[in-house]
Amino acid sequence: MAAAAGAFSLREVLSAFQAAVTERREVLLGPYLRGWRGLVRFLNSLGAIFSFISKDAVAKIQIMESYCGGERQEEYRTLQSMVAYELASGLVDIQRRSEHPDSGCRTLLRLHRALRWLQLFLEGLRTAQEDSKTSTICTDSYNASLAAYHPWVIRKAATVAFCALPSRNAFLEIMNVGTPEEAVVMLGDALPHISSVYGITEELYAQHKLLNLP
Ligand SMILES: CCCCCCCCCCCCC/C=C/[C@@H](O)[C@H](COP(=O)(O)O)NC(=O)CCCCCCCCCCCCCCC
Repeated sequence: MAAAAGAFSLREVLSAFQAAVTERREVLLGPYLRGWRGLVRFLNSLGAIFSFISKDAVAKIQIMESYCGGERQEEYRTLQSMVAYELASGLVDIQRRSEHPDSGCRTLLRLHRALRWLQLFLEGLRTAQEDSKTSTICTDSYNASLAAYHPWVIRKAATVAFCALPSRNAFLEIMNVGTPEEAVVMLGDALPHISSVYGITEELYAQHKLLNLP
């Protein structure tokens, strides 16, 4: 059942990640960032308690969009071309943040780490029992991913915000993709593409030793 006409559709958002992977397993930054824009819009609909999260995500998406729409935009068509260009041109701070504090490589890495959280969270939602709590699923996936990169105070603020999340089935309803059963099917369709984007990025960053950029 399609989402109500004109309503915000998470289905389209998640399908952006499918469009991001080319047959040559490149990651197109245009669809990647469109996917993130849609995720942040959904996050904003969950309430102001999450605004400290969406503010940071928007700031990083905007940095990437400025590269993708800037004078060297052809270098930022794909993740692969971005990494090659920034490394070849010495535009990445490898050891500590100095002349290039907001390189595409380090900005994208932060979104990449959050994509791992999303993958775990959506998988948790998909497979959880009906009476599970979204806050528990969210906390568990956060602790298994992003938490490792955040200081104590952010981890505390995040877990407090998660308590505002509704029950698992209520959350599946506000995803506005139909009944909870239809939402579970949609998540099953979307997850392999999110995993594929994550896997390609992780492999590329590992290959170039970029997984710990400051
Ligand atoms: C559904 C509830 C949403 C839970 C979101 C879980 C992620 C929580 C992240 C909390 C960190 C927020 C503050 C950011 C701190 C930054 O220091 C930190 C590091 O960057 P820096 O090195 O430049 O400082 N930033 C980050 O790690 C990037 C965080 C980006 C998080 C984006 C999360 C978007 C979530 C979209 C939710 C959509 C749910 C879809 C469900 C079907």
